[in-house]
Amino acid sequence: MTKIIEMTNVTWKRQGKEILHHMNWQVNKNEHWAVLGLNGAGKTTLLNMVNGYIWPTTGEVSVLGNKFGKTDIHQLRRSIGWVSSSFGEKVNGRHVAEDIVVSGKFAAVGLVFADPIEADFEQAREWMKLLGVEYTYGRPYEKCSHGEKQKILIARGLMANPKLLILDEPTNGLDFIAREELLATIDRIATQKNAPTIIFVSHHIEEVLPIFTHTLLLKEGTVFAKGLRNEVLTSDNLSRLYGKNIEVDWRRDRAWMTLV
Ligand SMILES: Nc1ncnc2c1ncn2[C@@H]1O[C@H](COP(=O)(O)OP(=O)(O)OP(=O)(O)O)[C@@H](O)[C@H]1O
Repeated sequence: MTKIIEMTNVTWKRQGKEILHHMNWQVNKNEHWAVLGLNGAGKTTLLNMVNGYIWPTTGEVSVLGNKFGKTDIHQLRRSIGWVSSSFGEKVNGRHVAEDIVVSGKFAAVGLVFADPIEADFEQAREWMKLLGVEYTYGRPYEKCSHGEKQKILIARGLMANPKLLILDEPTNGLDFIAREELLATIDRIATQKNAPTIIFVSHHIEEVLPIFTHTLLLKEGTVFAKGLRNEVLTSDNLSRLYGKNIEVDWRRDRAWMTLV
C-alpha cells in the first residue's frame, strides 16, 4: 500500500513544551482524512510538519515517500496543495482571480516572478470551472466574496496537480449556503479521476463528508482517536474529546453533534 503520510513517534518541542508528542499517524493512498480537535490541539502544527515547515524534534516523518532529512523539501512542497487562511491574507487583492490560481503552479503568491504560458490559464479555467467560480475570471480577488475566495484558493492549490491537498479550515467564516457549496466542490475534487489525497481540518463534524474515509481526533498534541470515519465520530469519543456530554446523530451519511 502506498504511504502518503507516515509519522512515527513524532515529538515537536518548543520552549521546553511538547506541542506534539508521540504522534503516530499513517495516511495511505485512496484515503481522505478529516482532522478535528479543540483550539490549540495541534492541528496547524501537524499540517506545518506535513508541509515541511517544521521538522520533528524526535521521531520520523515521511511524506509522499520522502523521508525528512533525506529529501529536498522544496521539491516535495510542489506535490502538496496547501490552502489556509494565512495564505489568503498574503494575496494581493488587486490581482485577478486567474492570476492567483495560476500562481499555484509556481508555488508563488503572485505572478510577478513567474512566466506562465497560455496553457496555464486554460488549466486555471478548468479548475475554476470544477470549483464553480469560472465566472470570477478577470475579477480582482478583493472584489470576490469570502466563499469565492476560498474556492479560488483551492483552485490555486490544485494548479500544480498535487498528490496531497491540505485544506486548513476552508469553511471558516462562510454562511450556511456558501459552506455547503464549498463542501460540494470538495466532494467533486475527491471523486475525480486521479484525485489528490485530501486532508481536511475542521471544527464541525457535519463537514466530514462521506468522501472522508478516515478521521483523526487530536487532543493536547497527540492522537486521541483515529480510524474509519463512522467508527471515530461517535458520541462516546466526542464526549471524551470535548469533555462534555455530546450526542451524535447521523443524517444523510453525515454526523451532527448536540450538547446534551
Ligand atoms: N512556534 C511555537 N512556539 C510555541 N508554541 C507554539 C508554537 N506553535 C504552536 N504553539 C502552541 O502549540 C499549541 C498547538 O497550536 P496549533 O496552532 O497547532 O493548534 P490548532 O489545533 O491548530 O488550534 P486552532 O484550532 O486554534 O487553530 C498551542 O498551544 C500553541 O500556542
